[in-house]
Amino acid sequence: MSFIQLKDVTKVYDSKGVSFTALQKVDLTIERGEFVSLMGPSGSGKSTLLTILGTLNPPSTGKLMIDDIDIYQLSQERRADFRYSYTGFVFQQMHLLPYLSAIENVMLPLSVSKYSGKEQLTMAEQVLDKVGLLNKKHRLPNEMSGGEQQRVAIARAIVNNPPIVFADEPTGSLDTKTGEEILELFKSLNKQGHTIIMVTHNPETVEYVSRVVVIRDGLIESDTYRSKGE
Ligand SMILES: Nc1ncnc2c1ncn2[C@@H]1O[C@H](COP(=O)(O)OP(=O)(O)OP(=O)(O)O)[C@@H](O)[C@H]1O
Repeated sequence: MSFIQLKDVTKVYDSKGVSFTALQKVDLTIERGEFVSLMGPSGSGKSTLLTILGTLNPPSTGKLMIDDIDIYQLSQERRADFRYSYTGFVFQQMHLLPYLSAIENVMLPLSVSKYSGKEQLTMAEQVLDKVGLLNKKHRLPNEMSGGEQQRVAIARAIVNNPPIVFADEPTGSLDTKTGEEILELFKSLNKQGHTIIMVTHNPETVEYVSRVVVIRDGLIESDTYRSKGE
């Protein structure tokens, strides 16, 4: 059984009485350890696909299986529990809380966890170290560069050690060099075992990933594997 299986998924949005088919009968299988980029023109359905895979957006028809669990058959509460333990999210706008320090931002997802305050602090320090920012753990977001803020957001996404990390345009608001550093960081997280699924317009991403899925008009136009470490 594959790790992630999207089967025959269609998504129709209804807006003011007008319906629009954003995904049409999409099948996609992703194994543990893959680093997949979802690419394609604006409006092609990439974010829709990402949010469906990310357990956030129920498809109109079809299903998503992760680790043999039929995700959209779960109650909302159990789906939220699943999301908490299996997934981390990184966005173009980092969504850091401006009045919390880097380490406080990273600790946020742990506030509902079973871990003691001391354990939460240790876990947050470990991931901040992983992203190279332990020495800036007390900085506020506006005291850090865009790339550093994205590193904090990545640390927050992985603090719970989720098997899957979803990213939506994580280099979109960064300059080229900083974007490359962030892609390197994702690559090293992938090597450490996280499956990564990333929506991007950034053509450079192709050099870092193991697979490129191109979406056009709600359909998978191409699906190309690259040899790892290329
Ligand atoms: N909530 C919604 N209601 C109505 N239509 C929507 C909704 N969300 C997305 N759409 C439409 O579905 C299509 C696919 O949108 P989606 O955001 O998945 O595309 P995308 O490939 O991620 O685009 P971009 O690269 O511009 O972010 C678009 O035509 C969009 O307008």
